[in-house]
Amino acid sequence: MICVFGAGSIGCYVGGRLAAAGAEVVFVGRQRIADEAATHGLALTDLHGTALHVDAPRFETSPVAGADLVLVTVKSSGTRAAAAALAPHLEPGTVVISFQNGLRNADVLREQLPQATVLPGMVAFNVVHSGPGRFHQGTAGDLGVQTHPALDAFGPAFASAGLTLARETDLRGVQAAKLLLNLNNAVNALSGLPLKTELSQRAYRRCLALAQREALAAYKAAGLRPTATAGLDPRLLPALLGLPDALFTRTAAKMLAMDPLARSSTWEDLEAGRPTEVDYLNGEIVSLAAEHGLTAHVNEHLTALVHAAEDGGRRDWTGPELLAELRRT
Ligand SMILES: NC(=O)C1=CN([C@@H]2O[C@H](COP(=O)(O)OP(=O)(O)OC[C@H]3O[C@@H](n4cnc5c(N)ncnc54)[C@H](OP(=O)(O)O)[C@@H]3O)[C@@H](O)[C@H]2O)C=CC1
Ligand SMILES: CC(C)(CO)C(=O)C(=O)O
Repeated sequence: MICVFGAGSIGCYVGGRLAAAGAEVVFVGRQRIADEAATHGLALTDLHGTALHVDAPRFETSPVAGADLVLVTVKSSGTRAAAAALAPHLEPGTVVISFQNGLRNADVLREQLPQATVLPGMVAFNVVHSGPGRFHQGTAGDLGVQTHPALDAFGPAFASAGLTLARETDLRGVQAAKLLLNLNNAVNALSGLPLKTELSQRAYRRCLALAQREALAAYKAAGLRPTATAGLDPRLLPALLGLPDALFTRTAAKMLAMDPLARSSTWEDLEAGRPTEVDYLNGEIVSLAAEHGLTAHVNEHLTALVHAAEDGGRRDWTGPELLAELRRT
């Protein structure tokens, strides 16, 4: 049995696809999502035109025993509580994959779940909770996981669900590369725009490039090497983002190959009035930089602006306004 712990956008979508392909899946989540699933089932769509429905997903509000594989899909602030809730229910050797953004979630899980085989994972695509029981994948991409022999048993379930589970030898490097992209979550949420519209504007991309430069300096100091994505050395990203719009659109077509309505998970949090994950994204760069005697003022400022937005502050920054604000830091 596969347990999805934290049935929200990623959990319902990934778990839903596995269930639609015949896997036994138990979703653990909040009552409000359980109610949606009970009334509407799960409707899963993607940018390629896939449309699937899970009529009667098994939903629980606390974990049950008997899972062979657990997918942890809570936001980073919920990882400790997730581990505490799971601990009494996991048999020795249960495989736990953290499908979360940020750099440290698997470490937190491992510390609290010594009986389990905890593996860091990465979700490259975006999913939005687009209506009651509806989850839409708006950007392309795969799932990644730190390779381990225990994964052999689960490969077929992911393959049948049409989900590529890429087994990586250096998932930490993959996570570091993903975090460079997630630094855009704050910019996207502060812009109030769909990802494609936001990333099509040079001023917003320059904001992201400033944040990435600080991250790359912190990674270098920490000896963390972000993995190349789509053949691109991540160290070249800031320069690429700074290109004029017409040139960027041609050179980085892959970055813009997404559903025009796709949004970041940070935008989704603000929209739903929830606290965001910014402390684990831009805030992670601030901490990592500080650990190595560096500063990361742009990421610090983005973190503060997102916190202000959580409290009702601005979410309609134009690109030039945000860039000027960040350059003042
Ligand atoms: N959404 C996306 O497009 C992407 C997200 N990610 C990452 O994936 C992870 C999950 O994100 P996402 O799916 O967007 O998050 P969501 O907030 O949509 O889903 C998490 C769900 O888990 C619930 N939850 C939290 N703690 C518990 C608990 N103890 N028991 C039961 N339910 C709980 C949350 O409820 P509540 O809100 O009430 O706490 C929420 O409904 C994050 O790390 C994110 O950064 C990665 C790639 C893309
Ligand atoms: C897929 C991506 C990068 C989209 O912004 C994401 O990880 C998120 O929204 O958290």
